[in-house]
Amino acid sequence: MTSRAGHDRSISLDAVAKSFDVGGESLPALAATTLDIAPGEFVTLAGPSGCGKTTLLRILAGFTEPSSGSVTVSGEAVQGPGHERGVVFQQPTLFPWLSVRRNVEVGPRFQRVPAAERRARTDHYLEMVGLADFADHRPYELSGGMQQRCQIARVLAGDPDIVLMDEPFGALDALTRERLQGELLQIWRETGKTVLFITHSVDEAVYLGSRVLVMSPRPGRIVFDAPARFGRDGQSVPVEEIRSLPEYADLTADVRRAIYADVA
Ligand SMILES: Nc1ncnc2c1ncn2[C@@H]1O[C@H](COP(=O)(O)OP(=O)(O)OP(=O)(O)O)[C@@H](O)[C@H]1O
Repeated sequence: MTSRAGHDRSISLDAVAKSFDVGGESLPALAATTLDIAPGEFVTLAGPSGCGKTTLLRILAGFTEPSSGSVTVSGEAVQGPGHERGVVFQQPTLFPWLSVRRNVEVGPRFQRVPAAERRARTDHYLEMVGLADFADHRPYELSGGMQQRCQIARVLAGDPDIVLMDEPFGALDALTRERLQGELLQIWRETGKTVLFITHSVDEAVYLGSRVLVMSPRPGRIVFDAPARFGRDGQSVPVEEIRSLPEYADLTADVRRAIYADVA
């Protein structure tokens, strides 16, 4: 499946800062942050709890307005949410009155994708997340992990140019998580989507990202930014051997140091 051709998939933050008013006090959640993400990058973002990762993602998604600075996505200033940006939240967000299939079909229906293609696309993603047998169930009949997989299928079926994912695999069992990591990487390779992926797992950040960012708290800021291109760029490293590469271990150690520097 290909993403809509000709769309600019870049993300640009220029001195973007965010403070929240809490009890009459202005608390800085995100310090002035400047960041450029090129079209087709798979950026993973790690950092301790409360360092501002979700705030950054919500600003890009158009759900939170920055206190200052400017945000450009797909070449346009962000004014609010947009269909070219698909957002996977930490908690599953599904329409409770729709079946699993109808939930996944929401994007293609909105885009007026012809029925046959819509069905094929929906079947593909239901299969991918292991919910083909639950297509006619309602969300309340699913476990939390299954609801999360349904949310992931729904966002990917909308074929957004930019995918913003907030700890999407955090609630999944290890096997499902590994399988979906592989599927996501494959979709990314095939479509050239731009991905921003928040995770608490250092291994997941290094394994998935073509670029790894680490944030530190009080106030939230990016303290580490490095490329991670194992088995990519024409290197013929089998997937199962990527984690054994010395460079993989080195980057993992660097990311861990960046995260724990502040905690220590
Ligand atoms: N709506 C809000 N009102 C007040 N404070 C907020 C709000 N949203 C976030 N914050 C504060 O901003 C800071 C950053 O929160 P954020 O959710 O972005 O962190 P995070 O890195 O995503 O954390 P986690 O990994 O636990 O999800 C925290 O101190 C949080 O309490």
